[in-house]
Amino acid sequence: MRLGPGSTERLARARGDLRMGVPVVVGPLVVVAAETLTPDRLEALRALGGRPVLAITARRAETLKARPYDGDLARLLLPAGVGTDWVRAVADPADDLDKPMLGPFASARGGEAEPHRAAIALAKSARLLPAVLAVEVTAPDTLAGAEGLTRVTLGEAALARAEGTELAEVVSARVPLEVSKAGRLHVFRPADGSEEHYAVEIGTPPRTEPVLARLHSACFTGDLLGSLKCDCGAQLRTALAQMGSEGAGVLLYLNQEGRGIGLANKMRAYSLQDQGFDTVEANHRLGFEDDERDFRIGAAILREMGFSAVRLMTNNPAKIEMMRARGIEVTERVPLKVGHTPENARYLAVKAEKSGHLM
Ligand SMILES: Nc1nc2c(ncn2[C@@H]2O[C@H](COP(=O)(O)OP(=O)(O)OP(=O)(O)O)[C@@H](O)[C@H]2O)c(=O)[nH]1
Ligand SMILES: [Zn+2]
Repeated sequence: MRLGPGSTERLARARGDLRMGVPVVVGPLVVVAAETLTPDRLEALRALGGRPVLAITARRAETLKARPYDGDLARLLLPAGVGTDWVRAVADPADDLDKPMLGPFASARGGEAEPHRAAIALAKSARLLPAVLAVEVTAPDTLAGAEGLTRVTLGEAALARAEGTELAEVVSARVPLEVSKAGRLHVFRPADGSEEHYAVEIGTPPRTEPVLARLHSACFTGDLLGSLKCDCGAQLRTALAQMGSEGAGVLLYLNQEGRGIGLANKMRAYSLQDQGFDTVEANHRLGFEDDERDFRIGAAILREMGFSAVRLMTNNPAKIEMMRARGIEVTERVPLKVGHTPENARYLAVKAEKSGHLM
């Protein structure tokens, strides 16, 4: 019997804390997200006595010409006397061109980088910039207890990443739609406290046959605002319309805005795109990979609904691979070539060149 939070719940709390600028304890480190660091917290971190390091991904380090001695990440030693402005400028590429960060940056070598890796993964899952200020302490448990900080072990963080999360259906209700009177919206809630995802079921597709399916990643700008920078809104409406005309289908609306980096970071990427970088380069400059989505979620929802085979509406071969790897049979790829505009021609061309999308 236990009344207090278990490991999954503490991880969820840690994400919330990082978003608010509250330090969390990850393994032996006290960690604050670079993006939400305040001068007060920086001072308190310095007072802990250890040398603070700013951990960033190798992607971000490449732009800054800093040495990533730890493979996929770099631990920059915080120069004495710098403030939160320095930390933010390293983490956020907004001013890279106007006010370039001048190195050289001193990177930590040797020692353990795994705690920093776990902390960056946590910042990413909190939809923050992937950069964290970290100080190693000798008695993390005692400190966490005394200061009321959320503490997660490295094992807990690694296990959560490896296993993904379970999802449970909370509720479903009938929603008559323009494309079909027989619409039903299902809401799925992840056990790890992250965003809910939705499934729009059209008609009553038999679970014994491949279902016409779309895994749609949230795009606030495209889906809701009618942005011309991408093809998402048109794809969403076309997919639903085809399901309506066939009388059956399932559209998963996955809350993985911006290919999993969140809307704030996607808007940061859009700013960089206005400076001349393409969609992939912009993600890299921010410190992200091209695509940070977790496709295990889509497969888990399909399975939860009783589907094991799909006719998948997509132009993205990686989605097909990912479904197959997760045990969902893809019997057919149904192309979804709509929503091409002069404004998104370059974006779609880059997706074809760099991400293997079929045009
Ligand atoms: N980071 C980032 N995300 C973007 C950008 N433009 C659109 N997106 C996001 O990209 C995702 C597009 O998702 P989908 O249309 O489901 O996926 P896809 O990989 O293009 O594959 P298909 O549409 O199935 O062919 C959405 O989450 C959008 O918010 C961009 O420039 N940068
Ligand atoms: Zn879009």
